[in-house]
Amino acid sequence: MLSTKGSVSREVTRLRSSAMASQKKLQGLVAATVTPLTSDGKINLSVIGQYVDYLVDKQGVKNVFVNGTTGEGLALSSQERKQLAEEWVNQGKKKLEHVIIHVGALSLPESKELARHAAEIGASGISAIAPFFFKPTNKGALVAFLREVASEAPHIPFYYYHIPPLTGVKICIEDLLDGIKKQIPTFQGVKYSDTDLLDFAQCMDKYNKEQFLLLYGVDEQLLSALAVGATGAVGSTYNYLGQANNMMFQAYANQDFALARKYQFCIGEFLSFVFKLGFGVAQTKAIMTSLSGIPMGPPRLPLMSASEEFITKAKAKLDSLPFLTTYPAK
Ligand SMILES: CC(=O)N[C@@H]([C@@H](O)[C@H](O)[C@H](O)CO)[C@@H](O)CC(=O)C(=O)O
Repeated sequence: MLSTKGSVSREVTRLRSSAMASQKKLQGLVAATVTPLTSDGKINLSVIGQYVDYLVDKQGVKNVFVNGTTGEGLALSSQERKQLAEEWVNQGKKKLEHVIIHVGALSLPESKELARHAAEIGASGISAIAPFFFKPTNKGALVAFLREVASEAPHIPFYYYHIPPLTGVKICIEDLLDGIKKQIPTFQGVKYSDTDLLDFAQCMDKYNKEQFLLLYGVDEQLLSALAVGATGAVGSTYNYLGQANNMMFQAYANQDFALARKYQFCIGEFLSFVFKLGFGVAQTKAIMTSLSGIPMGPPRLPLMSASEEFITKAKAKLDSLPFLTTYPAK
């Protein structure tokens, strides 16, 4: 009896692991989605279907990262995060390839609950930032936290979300990856939102055998990350500059480095312009509303809406760079 039970559960584990292995490999662009809000500040689930179609049909982006920084995940309640996760998974069925849910939170029980929920609803993967009020001060503490979170979703990939400019947690990823699979069996990679390309390159080189996925998260430097071997990227600008970034990926793959640089420089010109005006989640939402026609609404306090002046100037700048928004016919 016991051995039958044991072999059934081994079989279930084997099937689940092979389901994980057979999932299409995550590569290319992943849009860090914004969270649509109504004008009175409630989450607006009614436009997620339209949002999925816009990403797939107009931007050529088939992967999303939900409830992250751009999605104001840490400003949402757990209930809102779960509703958004469910809507993205449901609307993304048969259209999106990967729906990764960010489940990081300041409290471990909350993060575990969100991880469990994401697994139950059929998310393709989960990711978590380091808690940033009481911070882990060393690798052991960080891994212990992440292990507890990841173990709530034992059959889907886990990505550590490294974003030291916002969390203040600066544990070196080259060190973090050493032996991580033994501690977190579902560990798949890192969403790397930092400019430290030395650390990033060391990870690519040193852990080549493990085939970790290092998804780069600083859009204005993506080409540099491709040069050291990145095969995927998560970012806010892929919501509306997906096509241009896909072209850059393609040019790089074709070894047309002059064209790849042209895309990166042009993207850089736009971003450098908006950075000077003041750029963040609120401005990303405003740009998305203006370009996609989908009402993304205001950000949640304490973030403040982008000014009309910002929207006008950003739009005019994009219009002056048609290379970014017009594409050769397929
Ligand atoms: C700090 C920040 O928001 N970084 C963005 C970038 O995409 C960023 O908006 C872009 O590189 C422009 O600076 C992403 O790394 C964040 C992200 O992927 C997320 O929303 O989870």
